[in-house]
Amino acid sequence: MIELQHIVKDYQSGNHKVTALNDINLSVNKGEVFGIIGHSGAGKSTLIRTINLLERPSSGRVFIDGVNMTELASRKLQEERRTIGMIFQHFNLLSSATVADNIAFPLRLAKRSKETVERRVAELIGLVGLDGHENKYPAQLSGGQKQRVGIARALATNPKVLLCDEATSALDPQTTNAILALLLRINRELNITIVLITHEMQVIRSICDRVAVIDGGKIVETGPVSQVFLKPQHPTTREFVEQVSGAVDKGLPLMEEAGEPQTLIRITFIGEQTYEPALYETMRDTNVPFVILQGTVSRLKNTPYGQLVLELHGAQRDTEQAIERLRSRGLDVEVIRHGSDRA
Ligand SMILES: Nc1ncnc2c1ncn2[C@@H]1O[C@H](COP(=O)(O)OP(=O)(O)OP(=O)(O)O)[C@@H](O)[C@H]1O
Repeated sequence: MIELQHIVKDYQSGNHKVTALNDINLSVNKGEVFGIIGHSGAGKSTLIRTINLLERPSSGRVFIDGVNMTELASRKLQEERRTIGMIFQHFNLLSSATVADNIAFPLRLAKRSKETVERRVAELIGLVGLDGHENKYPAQLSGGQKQRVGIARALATNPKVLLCDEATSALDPQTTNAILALLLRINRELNITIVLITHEMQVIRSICDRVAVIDGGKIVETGPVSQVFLKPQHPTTREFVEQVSGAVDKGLPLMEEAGEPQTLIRITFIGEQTYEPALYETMRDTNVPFVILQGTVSRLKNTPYGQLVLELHGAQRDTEQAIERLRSRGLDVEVIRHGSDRA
């Protein structure tokens, strides 16, 4: 539904050129929550702002539902933009307008009747959980409440896409979770496609279906969150994954102290596998003693997963058989180190 083709964005900074986006190709499917993660200066804001053409690319094309946004004349572009809502890190509310008037703003711009505006504002206040706050001013609200106003305003004209520009970066962890839960509900109940940018892997892990990692203006990795999270390929992706899971190989120095060159494996369980006793049964049947060096059991959006780093103490033939059996049960087993490699 959103297709970015060969997007390049150059800025002129004094007398030199900064290439903020360097040949970006991305497609976002209808109904998904798509996350873009990157460090400061990677090009995230520029990228998300090219989707609704708040930032016009130097070259390349942006399609929304098959419409080439980059070719539209300004009046038509304005119309199309109403189908794309946007929320911001610092909320961007009108400080001199009440909650209700902030939410009504895009409806009045679109010249909706007074009755339509009143009905829609009341609906949106209920949807985002701001009942009783209609007549307050932004300065009287908490950060989370301000973002709820931002979300209600962005949804006022029934957009098909919601762009979230670091929407939770100014919020504490508890409020962040509440706002992420609201975004997920909006995605599911209203079937609105969400594109968000963030520098926090926690945000990606909680609500995104797919993720793209941006680094130096280029997409360096993209895929389903489970794949990118559990098998990060690019060093930047690994850094982000470590934000939430810790470095998986940190147990290794402990092994050096033990002095025994044993086989070291990482097992990844995902979905229903997480609840099966595959590890216990395999090690019992192959008679391989093991030590758990590191372990995580958590969730990616709705999918449970587990990752364990094990040291296998059996004879090499037995450990190889155990690894084979685990793989035949559908588990992902990565051999971090073969026992014999260091013997
Ligand atoms: N208006 C501008 N003029 C010149 N350079 C710019 C402009 N806007 C952004 N840049 C540069 O483009 C690059 C990408 O910036 P961008 O704001 O998109 O990154 P970001 O990933 O969103 O960073 P942050 O998380 O810090 O906001 C940076 O090098 C930035 O300095």
